[in-house]
Amino acid sequence: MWRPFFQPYHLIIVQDGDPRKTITVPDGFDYELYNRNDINRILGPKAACISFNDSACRSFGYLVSKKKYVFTVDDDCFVAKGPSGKEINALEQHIKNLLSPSTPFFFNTLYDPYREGADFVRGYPFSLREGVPTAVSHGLWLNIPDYDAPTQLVKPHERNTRYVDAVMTVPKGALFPMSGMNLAFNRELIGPAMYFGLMGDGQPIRRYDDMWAGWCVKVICDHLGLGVKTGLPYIWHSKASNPLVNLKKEYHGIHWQEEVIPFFQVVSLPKKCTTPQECYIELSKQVKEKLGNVDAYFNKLADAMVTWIEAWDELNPSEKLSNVSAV
Ligand SMILES: O=c1ccn([C@@H]2O[C@H](COP(=O)(O)OP(=O)(O)O[C@H]3O[C@@H](CO)[C@H](O)[C@H]3O)[C@@H](O)[C@H]2O)c(=O)[nH]1
Ligand SMILES: [Mn+2]
Repeated sequence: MWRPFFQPYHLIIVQDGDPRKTITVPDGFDYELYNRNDINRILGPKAACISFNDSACRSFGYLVSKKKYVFTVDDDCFVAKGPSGKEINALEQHIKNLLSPSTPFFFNTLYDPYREGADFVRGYPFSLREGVPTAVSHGLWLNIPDYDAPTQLVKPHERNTRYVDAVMTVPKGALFPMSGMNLAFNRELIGPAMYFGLMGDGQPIRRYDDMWAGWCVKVICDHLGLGVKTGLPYIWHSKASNPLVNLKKEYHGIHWQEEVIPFFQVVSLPKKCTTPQECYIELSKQVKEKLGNVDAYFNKLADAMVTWIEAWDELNPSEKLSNVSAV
């Protein structure tokens, strides 16, 4: 299903789990395939910051990509159809979102003002109409919505059938639950902050990898004056993961986040932090300082954030970035 949309781009496939398993990629794609042996060979001891047996492993693909724009999608997500029955080109919509400005400083009630057939509404300050560069495009999902385990348990048959034809900027100062299921970003603007936190084997928490990345990314985008959009495009999420398994994975995250969110809500980064790397290192210090008392895990996560940036800078010396890759 994805071939017409993925073929023009460079694929980075991150294979989780047993590296002895071979994944066969259909012909006709320009791709790189990495398994755990490759990750260990390339990163050496720094590989410890890349999760194992968890969807967070995908951030390795962000590390090695040489492209300016990255799209990441789960392996049970397929091409959705819009209300007209036409297949949705998710990559085209994500690129449109990333190439047009965001409006984090003042909410436009007619949604995306840069979209064909829309504009800024009366009362919108002209001084703000230029907008800011867009760093993240967060897409949504038809069929199985990305719910947490408790919600999945009480609503096992709920399906998302509502196609909302809108793209909105997440306002400055507001956090949001970033799902890694259908996500694109400008790697140059925000790649170093897009670390999917340390989860999976050996860790006390899972299914908060993308959430952690989203909170870090949003406070850094707010600090650097960059935009985050959510809405179109939709993908078709084909299967629900097991809610009881998910409950075990999420359990600590569900109560920890009641202390983690207030931390992110008041985070302030010093003016001297002008790059995503500098912001991320500063954030890791504050995570250690202010969340270390929630659980020792956050000290480990703060250290992994530093290792991630060290790996990022090692693999991405000031090299030229070209255009798009899908991870
Ligand atoms: O050990 C693993 C488990 C999973 N993956 C890959 O991760 C994504 C999501 O897995 P799945 O579709 O089974 O789970 P969902 O509940 O639908 O996913 C949501 O939770 C987030 C995971 O934290 C995810 O971003 C959301 O979509 C798939 O691509 C699996 O292949 C893995 O690599 N290793
Ligand atoms: Mn899924």
